[in-house]
Formats: sequence, C-alpha cells, structure tokens
Amino acid sequence: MNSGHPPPDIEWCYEAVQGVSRTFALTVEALDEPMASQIGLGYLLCRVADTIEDAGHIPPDEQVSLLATYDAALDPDADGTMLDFRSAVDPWLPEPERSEDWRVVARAPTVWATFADQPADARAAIVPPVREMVDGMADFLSAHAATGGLRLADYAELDEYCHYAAGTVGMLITNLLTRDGVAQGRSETLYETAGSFARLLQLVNVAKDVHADFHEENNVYLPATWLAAENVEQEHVLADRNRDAVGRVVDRTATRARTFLDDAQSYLEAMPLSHGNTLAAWSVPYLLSVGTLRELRNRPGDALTETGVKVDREEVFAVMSVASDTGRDALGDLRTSIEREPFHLAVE
Ligand SMILES: CC(C)=CCC/C(C)=C/CC/C(C)=C/COP(=O)(O)OP(=O)(O)O
Repeated sequence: MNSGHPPPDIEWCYEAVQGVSRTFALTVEALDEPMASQIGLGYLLCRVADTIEDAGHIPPDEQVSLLATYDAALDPDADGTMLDFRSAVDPWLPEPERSEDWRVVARAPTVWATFADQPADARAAIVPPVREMVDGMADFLSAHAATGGLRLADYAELDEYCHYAAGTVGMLITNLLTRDGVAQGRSETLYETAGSFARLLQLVNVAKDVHADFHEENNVYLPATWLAAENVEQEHVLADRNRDAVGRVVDRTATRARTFLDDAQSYLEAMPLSHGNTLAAWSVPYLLSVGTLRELRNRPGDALTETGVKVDREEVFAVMSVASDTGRDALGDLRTSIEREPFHLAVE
C-alpha cells in the first residue's frame, strides 16, 4: 500500500544543499562520509524552518502554526508527521516559480525519509538542536508579529537571535563530532567555543546583508539601540541620507563579530577529525569570514546597497585551495594574512 511517504533520495538532498547555501555547499563538498550526508541533511532540516521564518508572504500567526506542525513532525514523542507539515504548508508554496528554498520545503518529506536512514546516534545528535531552532524562531515571530518583520531591539536580542539561527547549528555539529566520546577537555573546549563560531558567522551575515534582509525578508537585525545612537530609525535603515550613519552601525556589528574569532580558531584547533570530518570544511567558512570582515572594514556602506559586501570568487578559490592541505598550526598565520589583504593576491 502506498502510504504517501516518499522514498529516501540522498542525491536530491545533496543537490538541494548546493542550491540553498553557499556556505554549506562548500562545507559539504569538503567533508567525507558519513559526515557529509549528516551535515547536509541536518542543514536542510534547519533550512525548512529558516524558510518559513523568512517568508514575508505568510502572516506571522500562520508562520508560528506551521513551525509548530513542523516541530511535531520532528518530535519523536509526538503524533505529527512530515506529511502533515507538507499538507499544512501546501497553500503557502509560491507558484509557479518555486525558489530553491521552497523546493526544499515542498520536499521536506523526502529530506525526512533520507534522514531516517541515518544511524540512530546521528539522528539523536541532530534532532534536538533543530527543534531548539524551530521553537526559538517561533518565539521570535510571535514577539514581532505586530511589525510583520523582525525588528531587533538591542544587542541582547540580536545575540539571542544568533543563538537560535546559528548557535543551534553549532550544537548540531558539535553533537555529531563528539557523539562517541572524545577526551573531556576537548569536548569542553568544543562546547564552550561552538556558540562563538556560530556568532562570528551570523554577525558577519547581519553586517553584510542589511540591504537583502530588509528588501527580501522585511527584517532589520541591526539593533534599534545601535541605530538610535546614530539617530536612525529601523524603518529608514536604507535611506540615502543615513548611509554614513548606518555604515557606522555595520562597522560596530563587524567589530563585535571580530571578538569571536579567537574562540572560533580554538574550536578548529580542538575539532576531532573522525566520522569523515575534515579541517577544511570548517576552516573555509572561518577564513572567508575573516576576508568578509576585511571588506566590511574597507567599505561598510556597501552593505546597504544591492551589491552587498562579499569576497571575490578568486579569493574564495584561493582559500579553498589552501584549506584543503593546511594543518591546524597554520590557521593563525592564514588569518593574519587574510586580515591584511585578499588571499589570492598574497599567494600570487
Ligand atoms: C561550531 C561551528 C562550526 C559553528 C558554526 C555553525 C554554522 C556553520 C552556522 C551557520 C551560520 C551561517 C550564517 C551560515 C551561512 O548562511 P546561509 O546558510 O544562510 O547561506 P549563505 O552562505 O548562502 O549566506
């Protein structure tokens, strides 16, 4: 009998990761099995929640209800299924042109069936952080329902947002890496620094994507208090007259992100290379964040334009290449070099 549950499809899931996240596309390519599949599937489960959270066309109370239905499908002790979620989200799937993100939402039952094929210890490492992300996003949406988009009040709220949006992903990765026991000291270092690694990446995204966040998702993550200190209201974050003032808030966000670099490096230095994990997979996003922070220092105002701030493709390739055959002891020197100038120019 056909229950309506689709079969697993790991090939499709791999392609889906390539389509939805530049960061995880590179990371999954740089990992070996089984970590590559497990990180890819864990990320897709997070991405479904993220897409619901960012959906400007769905009213906030409906977004919260969809996240609750999704959570019930993830919860091993609840009756909900991924097909229930698929039915609930069906009326909200953009037609006829679905973006990559919405294709993943539409095929959440395929992602879930593929995930169910993973060993129990991997599933147990992944599900709790994904559910924490889903619950946290629902709380944020409820708290901001009146404005229709996120308007973060102060740095404490931005920090909490970073925890739900990225810190949970850091926990997922750390749970996978430590699942069958690593020395206690090493495990402590990883759990103590994972949140900083996640904050580094998320704050760099907040600093560089102000334009896209506002235009595409109606979200302002730059804290209202930081903007108010520059006499800017969140609704006018992209007004031409505020360009220099908001540029200083972008700069302040980037400065805060830099405070997490040392911890992120400690994470990389302590990370076990078991289960198909590789140093390159995580040193690439780390080193690219250093490059993006350099660009933000040089031109913070560009974060407010459609172009945004990012490192050149040539630098991405140069960083990927060096990361693929570099040991942990070289990370500090690479960081110093990339802080100074684009890496492809340094190695020419
Ligand atoms: C311990 C450890 C390694 C912590 C880091 C956790 C981690 C990788 C969190 C994800 C953060 C993030 C901002 C991803 C990129 O955005 P995106 O996926 O939305 O897509 P983009 O790359 O296309 O912008």
